[in-house]
Amino acid sequence: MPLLTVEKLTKCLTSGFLQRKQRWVVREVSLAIDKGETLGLIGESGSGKTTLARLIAGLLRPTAGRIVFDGTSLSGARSKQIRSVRKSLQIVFQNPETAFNPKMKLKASLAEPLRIHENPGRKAIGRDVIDMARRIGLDEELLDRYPHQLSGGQIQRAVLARLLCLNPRLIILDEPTSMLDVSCQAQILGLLKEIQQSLGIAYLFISHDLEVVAHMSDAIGVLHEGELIEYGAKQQVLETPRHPHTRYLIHGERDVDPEEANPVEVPDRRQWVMEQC
Ligand SMILES: Nc1ncnc2c1ncn2[C@@H]1O[C@H](COP(=O)(O)OP(=O)(O)OP(=O)(O)O)[C@@H](O)[C@H]1O
Repeated sequence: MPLLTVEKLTKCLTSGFLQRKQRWVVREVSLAIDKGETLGLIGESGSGKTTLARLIAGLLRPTAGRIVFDGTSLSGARSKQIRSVRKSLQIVFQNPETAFNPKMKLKASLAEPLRIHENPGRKAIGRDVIDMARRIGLDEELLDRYPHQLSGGQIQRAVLARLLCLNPRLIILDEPTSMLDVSCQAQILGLLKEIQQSLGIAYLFISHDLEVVAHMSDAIGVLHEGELIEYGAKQQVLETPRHPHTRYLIHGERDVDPEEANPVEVPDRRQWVMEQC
């Protein structure tokens, strides 16, 4: 069974007072992510990537659809069981500095989720935070600083350290390196790969940068106007894309044949997994 299964997830926004207008921001998206695997999600600005990420992370309520994580359906009432399962599903946004309280030193901020979820003693929290920070390349002396006293790369490492203290099984990474310079970006991507190899964490890696997604992912999904128009193994999507919009993202050519432009049937992911075997 996949670690995460998303079935026909939909978010419809309504606007206007006298004339109500409905707009699908995410429409019937279905996907699955296995343990320790990375699914890369690519799409142009406004295609619905962040909305989909927020729906899966439980920060937005879907209009329709189902999310099953680690065997538990996350739809419906916010029971104690759902809260505990959600702890294993974390999200990182593209503006890491907004993740921390500017008035709190880093050590206190890093310890906050542990204090809320695990409630161990003060000393144990301090040790866990320092160990995790070291493990991902943050010097202990940096933990006594405020967020504005750190570089973008150091802050993003701190964000990861804070999440990893909670032992997540899936991390949604929404453009995690888009605010960083090229060398810092390479370091963080390398770190993410190392973390995945040693801890077996799965990623939903969201970016508008095809090269980065290709580097990070095992499978790729393409979001276009809220719909998942392409979905499959990395090699298949990059080498033999089925949808003209994917070809446009890869080759930069608008070679859309009106016949072809009709939405394609997205293959069942499990089907290609079986084809690979
Ligand atoms: N709360 C909201 N109210 C109205 N429209 C919204 C809301 N949230 C998102 N949208 C719209 O939904 C669409 C998808 O937005 P979303 O942020 O998910 O796209 P994205 O692919 O992540 O874009 P980007 O790459 O620029 O971050 C956009 O057209 C956006 O304007």
